[in-house]
Amino acid sequence: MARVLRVARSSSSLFSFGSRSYSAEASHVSSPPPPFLGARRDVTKERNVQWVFLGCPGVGKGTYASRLSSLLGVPHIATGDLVRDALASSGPLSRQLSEIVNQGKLVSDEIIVNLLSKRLEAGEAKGESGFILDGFPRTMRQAEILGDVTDIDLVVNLKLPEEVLVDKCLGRRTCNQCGKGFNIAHINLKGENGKPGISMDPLLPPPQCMSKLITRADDTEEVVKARLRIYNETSQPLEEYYRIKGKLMEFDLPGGIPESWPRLLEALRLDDYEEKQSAAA
Ligand SMILES: Nc1ncnc2c1ncn2[C@@H]1O[C@H](COP(=O)(O)OP(=O)(O)O)[C@@H](O)[C@H]1O
Repeated sequence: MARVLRVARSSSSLFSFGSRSYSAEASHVSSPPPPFLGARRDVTKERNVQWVFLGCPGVGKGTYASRLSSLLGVPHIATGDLVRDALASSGPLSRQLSEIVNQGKLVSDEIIVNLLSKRLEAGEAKGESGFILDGFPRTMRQAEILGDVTDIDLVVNLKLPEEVLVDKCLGRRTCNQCGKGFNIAHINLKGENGKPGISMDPLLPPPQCMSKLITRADDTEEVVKARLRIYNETSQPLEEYYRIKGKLMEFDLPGGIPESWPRLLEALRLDDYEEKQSAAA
């Protein structure tokens, strides 16, 4: 698959991929709806999946994308991680990014496409195929660029009530040694006005990680609220874009991982995936 995205160096308002180039202005969606492919493909027979995870900050995109990536043997590529890696490096890009990220704003399409392109190139060189993208695309422009370079099979839109998202973000912790993510928030939202309640137990770290937990610099209440606002303004239109293309699978998380994971596998028709894999081997 030709899927390396490039940003033309000659003009900051042009992206290019191979011989194609794009202006930085968004164009209207006009493609007719293709047949829904998604998880209804028999993943044991076809090429590796190329999926996208959408959803508000804190919804759990990283958690479920990472579990599916292990199950399906495809890389989980989170553009937020690419941004954090770039932030951790020294140099002018890091300084530029820290101001944007610490205000909860989106990095420019140009920078993010560049970071993703390098990550895909490095993966291709190592023989990776397929992917689960988490945090990309986040703007219409990014979606169009992605659509021009490759076929996305399925877009999973994870949803949780808005009221729990801030608490979920504020409860996030990462072990700075093993890199695993945890969440110390106890979520217990009562159902009202016909909406079901939701409760989620904390995902606590094992004793060896306890003293090594770190909180993301952009997971403060003020910055999380800014990210949620920006998501609603900038990223929500993507749901409609993929819905029109017949690729969107909406998934309301019923609770924490123990309740949600089996239901998600069922929705993706992957509940018997491991059995199918061993039968096909
Ligand atoms: N596709 C993208 N486009 C623009 N900025 C991005 C993108 N992905 C990540 N970022 C930047 O990295 C930050 C962290 O991203 P992420 O870890 O995905 O956080 P979130 O919890 O908001 O989903 C974002 O707030 C944004 O500044």
